Amino acid sequence: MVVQARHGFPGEPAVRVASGGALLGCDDGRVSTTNVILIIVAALVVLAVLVGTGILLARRRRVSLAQQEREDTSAGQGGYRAGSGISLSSGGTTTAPEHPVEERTETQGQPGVGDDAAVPRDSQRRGMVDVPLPSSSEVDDTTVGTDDDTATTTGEPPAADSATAPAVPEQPSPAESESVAETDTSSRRKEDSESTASGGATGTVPPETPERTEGVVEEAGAEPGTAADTEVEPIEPSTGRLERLRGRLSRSRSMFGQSVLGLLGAGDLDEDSWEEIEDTLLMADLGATTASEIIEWLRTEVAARGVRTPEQARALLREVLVDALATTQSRAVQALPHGDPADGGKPAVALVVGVNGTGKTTTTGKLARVLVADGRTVLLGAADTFRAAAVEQLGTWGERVGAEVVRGDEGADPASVAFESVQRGADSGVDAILVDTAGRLHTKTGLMDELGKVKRVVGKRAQVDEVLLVLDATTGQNGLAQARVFADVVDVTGIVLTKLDGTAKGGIVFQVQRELGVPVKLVGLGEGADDLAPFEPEAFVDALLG
Ligand SMILES: Nc1nc2c(ncn2[C@@H]2O[C@H](COP(=O)(O)OP(=O)(O)OP(=O)(O)O)[C@@H](O)[C@H]2O)c(=O)[nH]1
Repeated sequence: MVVQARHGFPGEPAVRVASGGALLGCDDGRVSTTNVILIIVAALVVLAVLVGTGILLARRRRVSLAQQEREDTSAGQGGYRAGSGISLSSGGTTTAPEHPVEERTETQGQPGVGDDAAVPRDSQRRGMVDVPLPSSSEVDDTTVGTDDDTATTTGEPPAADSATAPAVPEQPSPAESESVAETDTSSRRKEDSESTASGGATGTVPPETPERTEGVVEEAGAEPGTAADTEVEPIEPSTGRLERLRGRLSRSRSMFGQSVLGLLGAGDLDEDSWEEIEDTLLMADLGATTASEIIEWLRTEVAARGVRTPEQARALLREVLVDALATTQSRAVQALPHGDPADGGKPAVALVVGVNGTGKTTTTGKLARVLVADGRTVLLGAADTFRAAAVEQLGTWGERVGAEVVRGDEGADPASVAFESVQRGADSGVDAILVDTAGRLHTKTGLMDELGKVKRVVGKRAQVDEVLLVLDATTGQNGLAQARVFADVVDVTGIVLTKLDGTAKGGIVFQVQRELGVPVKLVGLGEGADDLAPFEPEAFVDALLG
């Protein structure tokens, strides 16, 4: 139906409004101008509201997308989100932001104008660089693996390039290794001794080790760790040894257990008694400082606790002596491998040093037994090239425990023997390499320099884990003077105090540890193969006090 709308003014055209038959805004069925305007305004308002809502919704959608993106990113960096909201990531590969390289005038990695310092340079970074190891000149100095040596020893031409191939011999091929291992021990030793007599190296040195040093001979006593042809003796367990051997400290015990304890337990000590106690401590080699300090502690505690009975006196003396032996350093002998040597791990390396006759070779052998009893494989390095008997002595220890021995002919350079031992031990994957060095007087600077060289040369091939200084307890104060010099030259890491079974001067233990700041790790209590005990302050003091 068509409705005619008329304006209120005559002559104006009628407005036709399509509707359901009713006129809007006026009674006469015509739409007035005001009403039309109102309708238009209302429509505009509705339109404006719709547009406003649309914009709002569009903005909201953008924010939620951004959050989604952030969540996705964090999940990609390891997925751990701390409570504080900070995302943490594992150390995986990070993607550097793309650099607009085409916008840069400089492409060689130098910063360009306006470059953000945080933007990584897109030139190639410097990676790992192969630095040639010290070889020709330095190793010449140490006489390890020089070309001349090579020629003398093996008759082989010198290594092609000694600068790029330092004195680290190639591992023998399995077949060649076998042939060395299968060689009969006695015939090898015979050959070796013949070579010693003639002053040259033997032909038993495998030709595949061109850098092998003159005079260094491997003894095929056994393949490391296997007691194939050797009968390994039963070895006493090392635990509780100090208790079992406590009777061996009887001479020192008479000083502490009888003299000191006797005086202290008598009660009502006068000045003379205290002086007597101090003298006894001095005679037991505690040294002036330690002795007077111990007397001071005892006097204070006796007064404070009112010590009356021998039991109380014993308990107090024990406490004070154990305290005086305390150290924060570990007494463990560092002779266990770094990882599993069969799986790329490295053997432990220990050097045994000290002056002549202190018991180095014996200690090396005893220690090898302890390790073998613990299920470890050991290689012994006989770097005592001064004394042929010492080499033989170590060879015997090696046979007894089924350990391979690398030895040097008399007069060979000890540093080269030590190096060769470490090389051989690393190649064959033993757990521990124990290198016995020649006895040397600490007063001879040349000999001490040589010892320093032994350690340096070994250090080129492997980490030296332990430097055991062997001190003869019977030498008392002189042992201390030796210890100071050795500690200076080779950074001693542990003390072995031998022959405590034959002395009344067990007090040296207190002094050595205190003055050197190096822990006493082992004590020798006899010439027997298993007369080496771990040093445990409580057990030691108990043995001293009886
Ligand atoms: N009573 C006793 N004797 C020991 C002990 N340790 C070693 N000995 C003896 O001391 C002597 C010297 O021992 P070695 O092992 O040959 O001494 P070394 O330090 O290797 O000697 P050099 O190679 O000449 O410097 C030997 O007779 C050993 O049996 C010990 O703890 N107690």
